[in-house]
Amino acid sequence: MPAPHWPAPVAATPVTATVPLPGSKSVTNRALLLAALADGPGIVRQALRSRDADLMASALRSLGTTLTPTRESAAGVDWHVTPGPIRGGAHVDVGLAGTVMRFVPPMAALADGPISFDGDPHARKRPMGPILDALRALGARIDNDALPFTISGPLTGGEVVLDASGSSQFVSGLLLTAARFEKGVEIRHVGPPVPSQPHIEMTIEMLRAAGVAVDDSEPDVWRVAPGPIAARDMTVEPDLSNAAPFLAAALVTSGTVTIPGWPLTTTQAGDALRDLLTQMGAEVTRATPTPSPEPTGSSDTPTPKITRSTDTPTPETTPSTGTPDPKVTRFTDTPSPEATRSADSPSAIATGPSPSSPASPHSSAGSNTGTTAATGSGVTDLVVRGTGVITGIDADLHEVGELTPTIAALAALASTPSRIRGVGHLRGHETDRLAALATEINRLGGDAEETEDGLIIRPRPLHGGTFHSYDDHRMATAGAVIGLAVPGVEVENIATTAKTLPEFVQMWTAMLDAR
Ligand SMILES: O=C(O)C1=C[C@@H](OP(=O)(O)O)[C@@H](O)[C@H](O)C1
Ligand SMILES: C=C(OP(=O)(O)O)C(=O)O
Repeated sequence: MPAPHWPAPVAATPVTATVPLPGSKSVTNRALLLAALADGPGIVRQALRSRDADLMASALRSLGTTLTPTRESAAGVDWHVTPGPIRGGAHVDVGLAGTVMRFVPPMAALADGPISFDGDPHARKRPMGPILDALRALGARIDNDALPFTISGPLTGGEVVLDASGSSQFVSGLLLTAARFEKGVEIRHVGPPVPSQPHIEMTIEMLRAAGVAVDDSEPDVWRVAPGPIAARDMTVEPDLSNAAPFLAAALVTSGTVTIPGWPLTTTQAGDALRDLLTQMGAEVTRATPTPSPEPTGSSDTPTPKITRSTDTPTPETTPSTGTPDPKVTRFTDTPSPEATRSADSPSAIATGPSPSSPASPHSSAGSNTGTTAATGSGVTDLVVRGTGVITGIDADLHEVGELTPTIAALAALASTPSRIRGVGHLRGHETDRLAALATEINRLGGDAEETEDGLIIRPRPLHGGTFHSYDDHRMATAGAVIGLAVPGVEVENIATTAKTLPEFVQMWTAMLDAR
């Protein structure tokens, strides 16, 4: 029997909350894969526990990697990862995870036997052709052009041309394993612009941090030299894209939401929220983190503790409109227990304390001191304050497409029209997000229109009703955002938020209760 729909809570008063967020899905799944391909045992600290991250961990285990959880806390799990020979004969369930379906097949092509892949019903509809063709061109044999498929090596690597306009993950997937290909790789993109460049930058940054030589000096061409991938001890940043609905709540309720542990520099797409929410009427500031109590029961409570924001530190910067943050010297790397390595380049992942000292969770301001102690003030609190008005936006979200559902939800509540452009590729995400957003906003009485590459959303009073999630975590949280202001919104399948944030409902409720 399907679970009953979730009555999205209406915010009776402005929210005032500090919301610590678990680790980034994108960083976690790259870190786990790179650790599995590395030249020795490594550690991935404060990794996300969620459906997508668990699917990645299971996939790597089935290919011969040993993953041992050591510390599980509010901030995530610390995985000790020991690479093994890549084993054939396994089956990989990708669920609906783009990072698993696009990142694991290149590694599987190095196995000593065939590996089969399948996933959720909708996963079979997500685009796979370009990366599977590329793997064929590099030497692999694959029996289909979409899920389900079976892949067999050997794969030697070399030069390949592909059209990655459908997903940046085609490029990231090839790059992540490429150093282990006998000939490395040269990827040349030909076609309309590749979306989500920050995610490709995240891939490159993490590869370089692991000592891999990546040449991205020519636009749309990426070269990776063959060589070892260094084992590391790394700490995952909080998921800034998952900050989106919580920060949106500040705008919708004229409240204040603080996210601790916001990196000063990052390749995460969610960092664009600072500018996007400012454009929509918020005041966005960074603030020096102040110590707050450690979360209670953190040894077995997966929910980071949400606190009221009265202890919010004094903002020390001007609103983030337009002015880029000063670049800061970033993290020096901590060698993994059994690997030596050189100094790090700026990384998407903050380097954690040495393996012998426990990592502090980034689930409280206290955690930031733990991270900054090792890295030199790499994070601040991000404070978003709603000003009582939500302004419509005209934005090209090509680079940060995964923020679209939250921005569309805000646009549906805005006082002026919005246009979202550059996100045609969202039709290949967890669902056709453009169709889904237009349908669900209109079902609540709104005025949303699909365009070829985005949405036009005009102000119109909304009413209650069912908001369908289409098994899409970000659709579900978009329904929650609208529900803050519109009585009677019921989100179908809120449990789908487990894809990247299993504690969403508890966190949302705690945010609204924190006063
Ligand atoms: O590499 C990644 O971790 C991701 C890349 C992006 O995919 P697309 O380029 O397919 O949009 C993004 O939307 C997705 O949520 C995560
Ligand atoms: C597009 C997304 O996920 P995936 O990694 O499955 O592509 C997303 O999280 O918005």
